[in-house]
Amino acid sequence: MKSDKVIQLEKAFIYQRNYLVLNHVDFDLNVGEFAYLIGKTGSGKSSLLKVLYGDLPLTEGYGQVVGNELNGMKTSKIPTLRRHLGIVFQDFQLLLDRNVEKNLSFVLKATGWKDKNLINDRIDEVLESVGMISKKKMMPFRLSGGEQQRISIARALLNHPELILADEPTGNLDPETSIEIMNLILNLSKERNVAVLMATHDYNIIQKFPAKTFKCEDGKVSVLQTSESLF
Ligand SMILES: Nc1ncnc2c1ncn2[C@@H]1O[C@H](COP(=O)(O)OP(=O)(O)OP(=O)(O)O)[C@@H](O)[C@H]1O
Repeated sequence: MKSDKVIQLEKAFIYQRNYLVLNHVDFDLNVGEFAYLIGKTGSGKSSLLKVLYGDLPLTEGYGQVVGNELNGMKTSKIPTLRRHLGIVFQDFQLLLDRNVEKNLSFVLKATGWKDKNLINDRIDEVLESVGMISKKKMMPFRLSGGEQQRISIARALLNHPELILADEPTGNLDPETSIEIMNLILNLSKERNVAVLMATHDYNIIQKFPAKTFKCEDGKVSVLQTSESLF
């Protein structure tokens, strides 16, 4: 039976090399659910996300992400995990030597797409969904930060992910553009029933778009009650 949880961690320990960042992490995210991940600099948000997308190993405790068990995951299985995930970063991480279309076709080809027409149709679909179809032939450096982030969200959507992991996606954007990007992420999440876990420092965004909030603090992850302080 398929789990109704896109993320499940039980008594997970999260390490950066030998340094224990988070301990006894119990964490669930449901299908289609949106949640924030907050905490001070160095509290472990990025480390937690890295475990979830297979960039750090899970060596103690149990974990699964979109049906992929994290424990003892072989390097060869990481592409399968990533195919079911969308990942969005603060600094967009677009390939700067090629245009928007080629950034997206690069990902599709790397994840097994072969048919040119299907590739072209899928690129148009995701660009439409983020309002960027007119920028298809543009080089990334000619786009504003908000536009680059829209392209990176389009890239995250290419393989119909069940989960998007976003590491401070508004961190490099001005307040107005941050709100636009949040509206986009929340609408996509609702329309497509995609779960989102979003690490952020942006208190204004959380106030404007309240949602379930996990906090990393003193080596633990807890779910915040609304009365608790956010940072
Ligand atoms: N490659 C590494 N090797 C060893 N320790 C690391 C490494 N990367 C991060 N750490 C340590 O792990 C801890 C958690 O870092 P992490 O980047 O997960 O925090 P964060 O909450 O995402 O911080 P920020 O908000 O600044 O991005 C920090 O104490 C950091 O110094």
